[in-house]
Amino acid sequence: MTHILALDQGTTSSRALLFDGSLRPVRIAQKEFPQHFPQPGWVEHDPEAIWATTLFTAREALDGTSPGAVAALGITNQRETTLVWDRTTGRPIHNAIVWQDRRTAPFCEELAAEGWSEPVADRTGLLLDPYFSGTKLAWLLEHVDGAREAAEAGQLLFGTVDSFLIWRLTEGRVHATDATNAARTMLYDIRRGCWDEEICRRLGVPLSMLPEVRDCAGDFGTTTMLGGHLAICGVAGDQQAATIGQACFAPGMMKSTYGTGCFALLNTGSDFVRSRSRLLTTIAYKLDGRVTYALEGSIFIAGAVVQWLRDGLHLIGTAAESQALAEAADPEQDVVLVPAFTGLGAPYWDPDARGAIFGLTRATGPAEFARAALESVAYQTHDLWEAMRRDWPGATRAVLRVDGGMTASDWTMQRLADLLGAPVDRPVVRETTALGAAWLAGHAAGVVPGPEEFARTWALDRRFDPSMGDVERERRIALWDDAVRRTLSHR
Ligand SMILES: Nc1ncnc2c1ncn2[C@@H]1O[C@H](COP(=O)(O)OP(=O)(O)O)[C@@H](O)[C@H]1O
Ligand SMILES: O=P(O)(O)OC[C@H](O)CO
Repeated sequence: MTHILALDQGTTSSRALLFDGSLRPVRIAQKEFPQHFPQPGWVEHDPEAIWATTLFTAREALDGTSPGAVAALGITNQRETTLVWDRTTGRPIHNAIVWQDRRTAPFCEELAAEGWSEPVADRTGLLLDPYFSGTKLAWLLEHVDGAREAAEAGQLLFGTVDSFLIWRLTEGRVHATDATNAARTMLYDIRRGCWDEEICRRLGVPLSMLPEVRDCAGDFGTTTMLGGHLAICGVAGDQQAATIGQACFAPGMMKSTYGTGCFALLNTGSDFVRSRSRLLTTIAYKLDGRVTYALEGSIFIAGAVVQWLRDGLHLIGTAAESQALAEAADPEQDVVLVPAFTGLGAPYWDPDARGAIFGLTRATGPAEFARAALESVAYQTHDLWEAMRRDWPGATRAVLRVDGGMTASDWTMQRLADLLGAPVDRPVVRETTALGAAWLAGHAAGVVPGPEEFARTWALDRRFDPSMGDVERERRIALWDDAVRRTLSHR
């Protein structure tokens, strides 16, 4: 009983990782699935593709391991993505509406005009933005034939991806979520720890369709679909799971994950910090009935800018080539890219902004584009870093722990340290999201060390120390600030 299976259901792929008793990854399986864009700004997933790839990768990762050797199952997932299914058949009534989907922007404006911004921020910690589940769920109830009546009759269930997977894995026995996923719905009061009846009423969401909210390490039922009886006992949204996987258990510790987007979370302990800088307040984790809060900065384009260099501009053949190209850039040229391809997230929250590039001359070529693309990720992180330090005096630990695919780029990590003026630490284990889910499941099952001991096992791969002078850093940040100002739609 020494292994732990973690399922990481992400935006573009499902992954499954098998960890040994010392929380070392021993086997990994990954499968991409299609993205659907039915209209500009809309993004959907086929729930059956989410389910099929999850099951496939779980079975692959377990291949050859006897069911008796797996002590626990943890689930971590793309957050906010919204599903509704029939409680009898288990069939979804529509495709999942993905977190990136902007279709409910007009509804959010309507809610803001009615004065909902303040109660939403005060109770849920979130901003009125289409990013979160609540307005997506309201859209489904409004637009799918017969959905409202069926929901009111108690026939339909809502869930984020974790709930849907738990429902399917337990064959309809458990309808539950964890506190971190609930915190992203815009329907959950993260101070009182309950669904907010008033917000649900305004959005037309019957309480009967909402999952039960449980601690991140606890009982989420048992599955027999992977061989034997496997206890599902760890659940967290992917960014919160990465916070745990990075062992950011102490207030003041911060991690930043660089995948398609970038999500930075700062542990603020038992403090619900109301951001004055348009960051989000969220639940980092709930363990043994106790909530730990976080401030979060969400950037929609990080590694995606490298994909754009590769697939949009065809300047590189692989993501890894971006570094050599950036290194060849002319140091005399100040080319700045603001990658507002789908608007700007924190701290600007401007859904109408679109990408822009500044400082082009006749001498500008692919190398300067590549450098500007990689640098844009560091500049955006700098915005979040400054906002966090403004918002919460406890943000004094001047080290950032990083993970995600883009952290493979040493050049980008060095530039990040330079622009933050602070060290950036990259761990040996970069599968921190799955590791966090595995730790939660192992914690509930009592087979892994407690938080302090687990934190001591965090191992540094490389520290990037800042090497840029203050004058040069400030000069560059002023260029970025000016570029953002000129890119925003409401100048
Ligand atoms: N060597 C590299 N340099 C820069 N970016 C990279 C490199 N390797 C991967 N990436 C970027 O990292 C992202 C993939 O990271 P990953 O953590 O797997 O993301 P996700 O979970 O969002 O799919 C891609 O957007 C890719 O462009
Ligand atoms: O699936 P990822 O890694 O792109 O993460 C998505 C986030 O959870 C969205 O909030």
